[in-house]
Order: sequence, then structure tokens, then C-alpha cells
Amino acid sequence: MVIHDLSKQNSILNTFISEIRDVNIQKDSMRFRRNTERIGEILGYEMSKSLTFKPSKIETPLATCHMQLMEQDLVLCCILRASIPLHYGLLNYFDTAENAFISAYRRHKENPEDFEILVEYLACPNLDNKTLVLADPMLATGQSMLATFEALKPYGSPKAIHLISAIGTQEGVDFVNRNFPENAHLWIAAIDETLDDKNYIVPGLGDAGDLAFGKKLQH
Ligand SMILES: O=P(O)(O)OC[C@H]1O[C@H](OP(=O)(O)OP(=O)(O)O)[C@H](O)[C@@H]1O
Ligand SMILES: O=c1cc[nH]c(=O)[nH]1
Ligand SMILES: [Mg+2]
Repeated sequence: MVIHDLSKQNSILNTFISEIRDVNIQKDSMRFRRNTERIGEILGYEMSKSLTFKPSKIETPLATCHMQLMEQDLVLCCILRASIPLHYGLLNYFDTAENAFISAYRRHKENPEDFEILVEYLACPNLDNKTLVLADPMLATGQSMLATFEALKPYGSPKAIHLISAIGTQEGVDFVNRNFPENAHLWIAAIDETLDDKNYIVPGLGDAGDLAFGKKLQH
């Protein structure tokens, strides 16, 4: 896997990441969603530099202009719930992308350290020869990304795979690195130190789904 750790360069991305982490700014869920969307826009822009471009002709009012334009073959996969604003940020830039939606969520067992990933809802176009983009703001253990990838396999064989994430851990990054194809890319804005005993990222930001959309009842 090719890992693009965007925290290695300072940019305005740091500001948006710091705001989604900040316990006071987080109280404003609209700002949390908007910052996550802006992170999706920036990560999408960075990812676009690695996509396939082909020569194209544009007619201006004055002449023909030769440009390189992106192939329109993206499928953006939103991993419900927390990914919705990140996915929207990607869609802000990739106007013609097709979209997949999957509900991959943690169900905690009696011991809070133990959980399984449940996939219930899945809507996906054909993936053959497409560029598949899996978006999830949190890459904690990496299990949701892998469960999503496995669940999408019956929908076809993408020609390229990109993972987009705001905050991860080294453990999650190592896990996807081991379990995804070698030519897949990871675009990530921060890699944190560790996971706590409930598999939350530390320092992280807390529960991204709850911060964007409100607390859910555990069942
Ligand atoms: O890398 P992992 O260990 O799999 O953890 C990351 C997952 O956890 C969160 O989802 P959550 O289960 O909290 O669902 P939600 O989006 O509905 O809050 C997050 O949005 C990721 O999907
Ligand atoms: O730290 C974490 C880990 C998983 N999901 C979250 O929302 N936050
Ligand atoms: Mg959650």
C-alpha cells in the first residue's frame, strides 16, 4: 500500500484537524460536520493528483484548448454514519462520481474491548475497472475498512483502490497495509499514537459519528 501521511507537510489541513479534535469546538456539531467535509475536499484534491488523466480538447470562445482531464471512473463509498460529511466533501469535487453506501458499525459485546463489525445496508454500483474510494474519517483498528472492502467484492474488481481517512493510528495503518492490495493508496491527515481499551484513537477526537449526528443508543 502507498501511504500518503499528509501531516508530514504543514497546511491548512492542520487547522481543520485541530478543530475536529478540540473538545470545545466539537460542541458545535454543524462546525464538526463542515470541518470533516473540508477535510474530505482536501484529501480528495490530494488524491486527484494520482488519478488517471487523458488528453482532452476544450472549445473556448476563441480556440481549442488542449488539457489533461481526469478519467470519470470514480466510485465513492460512504461508510455510515461518520463518513457522511467526509463523503460529501469528496462529492463536492468529484461531480460525476458514482456512489456506494454501506453500514459497517461496531457492535460491542459484553466486554467493551470486544466488538464485531456488522454490515447491514449495502448499495453499490458495478465496480469492474473503476477507481474505488473508501472514505471513513476514523481508521482505528482498520476493521471497518476491511469489512467494507470484503463486502464490496461481489460488486466487481476495481482497477484502483484509495482509502481516505482523517485520523488513524499506526496499528490501523499497519492493518490496512497488510490486508489491502499493494497498489492501494491511503490518504490520511493524521496518524495518532495509540488505541485505548475500547479501541478509540488517542488522542483522536472521540466518537466521530456521535459528534456529527448525536449520540446513538447502544443495542
Ligand atoms: O477502524 P475501526 O476500528 O473499524 O473503527 C473505525 C470505525 O468506527 C467508527 O464507526 P462506528 O462503529 O462508531 O459507527 P458510526 O459511524 O455509526 O458512529 C468510525 O466511523 C469507523 O467506521
Ligand atoms: O476513536 C475512534 C475510533 C472509532 N470511531 C470513532 O469515532 N472514534
Ligand atoms: Mg461511532
